[in-house]
Amino acid sequence: MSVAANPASVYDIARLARTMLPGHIWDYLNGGAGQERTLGANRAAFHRLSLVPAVLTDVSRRDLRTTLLGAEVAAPVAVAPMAYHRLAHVDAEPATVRAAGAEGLLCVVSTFASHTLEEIAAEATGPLWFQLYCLRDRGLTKDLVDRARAAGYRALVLTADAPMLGYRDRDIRTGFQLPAHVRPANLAGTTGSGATVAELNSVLVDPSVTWRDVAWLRGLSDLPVVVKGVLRAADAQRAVDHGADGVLVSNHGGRQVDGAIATMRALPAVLDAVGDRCEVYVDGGVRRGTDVLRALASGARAAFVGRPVLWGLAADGEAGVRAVLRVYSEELELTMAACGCPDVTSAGPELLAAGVDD
Ligand SMILES: Cc1cc2nc3c(=O)[nH]c(=O)nc-3n(C[C@H](O)[C@H](O)[C@H](O)COP(=O)(O)O)c2cc1C
Ligand SMILES: O=C(O)C(=O)c1ccccc1
Repeated sequence: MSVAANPASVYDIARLARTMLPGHIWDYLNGGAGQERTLGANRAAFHRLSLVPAVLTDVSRRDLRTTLLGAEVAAPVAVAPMAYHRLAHVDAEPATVRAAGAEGLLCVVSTFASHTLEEIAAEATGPLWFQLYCLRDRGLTKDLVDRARAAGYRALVLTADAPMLGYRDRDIRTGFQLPAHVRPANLAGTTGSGATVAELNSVLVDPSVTWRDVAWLRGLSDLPVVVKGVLRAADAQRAVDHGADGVLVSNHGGRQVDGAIATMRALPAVLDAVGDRCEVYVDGGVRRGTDVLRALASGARAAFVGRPVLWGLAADGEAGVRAVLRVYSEELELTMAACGCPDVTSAGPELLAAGVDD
């Protein structure tokens, strides 16, 4: 199976992915909390931002490169952390990381990866960050940090918006459980089998985490810390006050709080609150190169992509993820050219008008 048959958009790849996966796995990967209002709101918020191109600016050279906490990347698009890539494809995280590296893009690896962080790092040719859930067992949490540092990960991404997994209608209906061959490899020996994903999570993840733990984490190593899942200006401020080097504006892809604000709507207040004291990124519903440009024009340093990466993986393993990532970069480049932006710093608020033309 090859998706090299000219996918125009990530939705072409999604269609193929859907045919490859059992319904309950498709639902787990793609579902959101409750009636999936926030899942839809993330997309709608992009649609509500019209682009206002500048003309006659010389776009004969186009440079999509940027840096993310000092790491050089080919484009301001990155792979968001997602648990259990093996649910999508047997090649799992190693394939995803190879694809991101081949495209020169940053990839964030989940605490709940289905391969060990060391196995995954061995495949990397691009920068990696490690997503951390603060575990009930702080010794184990510290071990993960030490392992991530030793394996060459360049930052820690503390997920703050999932003290417990959200209320997900689809998973309740299907009674979704992990297949026996899919396990959190980094946490080997700590979990029983047969539990639902949410139960498995709650055995391990500490719901009592507070801002004090951010400072604790910052002090555990010399790795920069990104706080993921921030939606309020005051929380972004607190993140910086507790030593964070970056904030990822996220509602967990609409999987945690149904009715939570769309990320692109939350982004401006977060940017106002932190100014240039830390890097600010956004995720949730980034489906096109045009969305990446909207995120940049709004002031985000990069846009992170979740589900479409798993669509690519399910459709065709490493080649499928590469196809997905290429679609973003290619559409971004052509849209930047047509909007008069030769590089990522030339996208600013003048490029945006609120409202939708329909
Ligand atoms: C199947 C799946 C698993 C996820 N697992 C994690 C995780 O382990 N850690 C985490 O911080 N976020 C996790 N997320 C959230 C993503 O990092 C990201 O915030 C979200 O998917 C972005 O939205 P998008 O899927 O609309 O692009 C997961 C998302 C999905 C879809
Ligand atoms: O499903 C998720 O959204 C998620 O974040 C997660 C995290 C750890 C284990 C399983 C799922």
